[in-house]
Amino acid sequence: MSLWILNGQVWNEASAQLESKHIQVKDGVIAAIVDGSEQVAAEGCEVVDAAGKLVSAGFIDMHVHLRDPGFTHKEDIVTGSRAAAKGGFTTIACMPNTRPVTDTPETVKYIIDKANEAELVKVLPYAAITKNELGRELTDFAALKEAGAIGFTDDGVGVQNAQMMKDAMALAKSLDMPVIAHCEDDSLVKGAWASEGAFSRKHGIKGIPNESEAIHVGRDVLLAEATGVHYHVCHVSTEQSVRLIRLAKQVGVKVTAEVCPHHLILSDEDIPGLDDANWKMNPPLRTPRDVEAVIEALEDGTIDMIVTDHAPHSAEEKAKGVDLAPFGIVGLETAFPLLYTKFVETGRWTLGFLLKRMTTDPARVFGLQQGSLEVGKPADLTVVDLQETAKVDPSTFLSKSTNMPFGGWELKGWPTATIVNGKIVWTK
Ligand SMILES: NC(=O)N[C@@H](CC(=O)O)C(=O)O
Ligand SMILES: [Zn+2]
Ligand SMILES: [Zn+2]
Repeated sequence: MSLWILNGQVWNEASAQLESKHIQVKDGVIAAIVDGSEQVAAEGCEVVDAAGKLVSAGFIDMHVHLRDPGFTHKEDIVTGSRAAAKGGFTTIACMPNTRPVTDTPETVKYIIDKANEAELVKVLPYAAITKNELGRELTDFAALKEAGAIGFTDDGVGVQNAQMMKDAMALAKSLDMPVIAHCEDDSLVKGAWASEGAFSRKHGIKGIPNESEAIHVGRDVLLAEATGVHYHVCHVSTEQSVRLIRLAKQVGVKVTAEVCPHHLILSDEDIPGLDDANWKMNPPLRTPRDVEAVIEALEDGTIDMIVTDHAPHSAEEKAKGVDLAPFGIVGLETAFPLLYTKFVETGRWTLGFLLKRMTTDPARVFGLQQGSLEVGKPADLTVVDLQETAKVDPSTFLSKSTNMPFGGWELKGWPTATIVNGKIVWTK
C-alpha cells in the first residue's frame, strides 16, 4: 500500500526556502515528490495531512544511551525508541556502556533483535573498544562488526592508555570501522563535576579543566593520522578541542565531530546553584567562550553534526546531590525545538542548516542510506509544526527519565509525526 504525505513544507536548499510538496511512499521508500500545486490521486492510500508543517528527512542521532541491557530502570530499547520517535528521530545509535557492557556479539545481537521487534526507530549499536570499558583489553572487533556493531567506543570513559587507543585504531582501520571517542583524561578531572570557570570559582569548588578533553583530542588526532582510521570525537565542548580538530581536518586527518544542544545553548554561568544535579553532565557546561567556539565550529564544518547524548538517569539517582549523582541529561524529546528556537527563530541559522546537521551530515559521516529527502531513499520522515509553541514538560516525556535542565522553557517547533520505512511510528 502506498502512503501520501500531503501539502508539507519541504526545505529547498537551492532557493533557501520552504516549498509545498506532496510526498508518496511505496514499499518503505520515497517514491515521488511532487509540487504542492499538483493534484495527486491519493484515494485508497494512507494519508498524512502535513498542511502548513515542515516535512524533513528523519533526524539522525548518533549518540544515545538506551541503558538496555542492565539499567532498564533508567530507559530501555522500547522507551528510548519511543522518546526518539517523539523527538522526530528516525535513526539513533546507542552507546555500549550497558550492563553487561556491549562488548560481545551476543549483546550486540540482543540490541538489534529487541529494536527490530519494537519496530519503531532504526537502532544502530556501537560496541565497546575495551572489554567492560575498563581500558585493559581490546574486544573482538571483527566478531562485533560481524554481529552488526557500527563502530567502537568506550563512551562514558576515555581510553586512558595511548598504546591501547592506537591498537584500537589500527584494528578498526583494518576492518574499515570508525573509532568514536569520549575524550577525557582522568588524571586532570579528579572528582570535579563542573567546569573550571565562573561557576566553580564562585562556589569554591574544584573545576574540570578544558585540557582534560582537549588532551585526548590532540593525542587521538595524531594517532588517527598515524593509523589512517576514521576517528570521531564525541560531545565536543571546548575551544581547545575545536582548535585541534580544525587543524587536524586542515592537514587531512580523517576526523569528524559532534556537539550536543546543551553545549550550544548553556554555559557554566547558567547553572543555578549546587542543589540540582540536572545541570550535571559530562562534559560539563563550559564557559561562554567555549559555547561560542563550538557554535562557530558547527557553523564552519569543523564539527559535523548535532547529537543529543541522551543520558537518562532515575530521579532517585539524580536526587543524591551534585557530588554523588551520575552525569548526564536526557535530550531526545527536546533537541529540535531547543535548536530551532535558539538558533533558527533568532536568525542565526537557516532552517536548512539545522536540518543538514541533524540529517545529511550524520548520514554522510557514518555512511548511512537514510538522511535525505529524495526519491529512492528510505522513507524516514519527520513532520514538524514550526508554529507550535509549548513549554517543556518533562512529566509528558516518553522516556523513562526526566533528568534535564530545560523544564519550563517555552520552545517553538515541535514534531507532530514520525515515519520510519514508510510506517508511522509516532504521531501527536
Ligand atoms: N554524558 C553523560 O553525562 N553521561 C553519559 C556518559 C557519556 O556520554 O560520557 C551516561 O552514560 O550517563
Ligand atoms: Zn561520553
Ligand atoms: Zn554519551
